Amino acid sequence: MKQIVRLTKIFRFEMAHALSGYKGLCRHIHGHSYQLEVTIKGQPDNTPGRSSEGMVLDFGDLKAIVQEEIIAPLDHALMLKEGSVLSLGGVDNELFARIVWTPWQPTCENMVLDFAGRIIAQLPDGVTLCRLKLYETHTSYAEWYASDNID
Ligand SMILES: Nc1nc2c(c(=O)[nH]1)N=C([C@H](O)[C@H](O)COP(=O)(O)OP(=O)(O)OP(=O)(O)O)CN2
Repeated sequence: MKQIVRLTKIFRFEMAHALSGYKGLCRHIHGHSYQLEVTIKGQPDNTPGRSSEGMVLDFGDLKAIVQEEIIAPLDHALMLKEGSVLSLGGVDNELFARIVWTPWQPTCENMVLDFAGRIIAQLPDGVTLCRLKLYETHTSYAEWYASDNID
């Protein structure tokens, strides 16, 4: 009998962005304290004596994946769509040392789609990404569900 368990770990990062061509205030560079909830599922490994005995995936391993793929490149960065005009003339370039250019508009929808691909590529066999929930503000979030994205 299958014994599938879901695990969730919550991450936080600070990032600025601007929505190129957007009609409202979000066309200007502004920052968010993002919260990302990552849910995976699998069958616990009950091999006696293993460090991971009783675990679907060590929370520490999940943290390492999300840290490397998402938090390290994006925390305290500025995400802009490629082609956005940004004049660096006359300013300290350190201010703009962490720009992440994306081919897509940096909405929470597109971010969560990008994050899903990055995390899936790093998960070990037998462990599946079920859901991502990305809060952009206290009142706004995007969700990605594996069940919505089956071909
Ligand atoms: N579908 C989307 N709409 C908007 C996005 C987005 O990523 N996807 N992003 C923005 C802005 O980045 C904005 O900062 C967040 O939007 P909003 O929830 O409207 O922010 P508010 O602080 O104004 O929300 P309150 O209603 O005051 O809580 C815009 N839209």
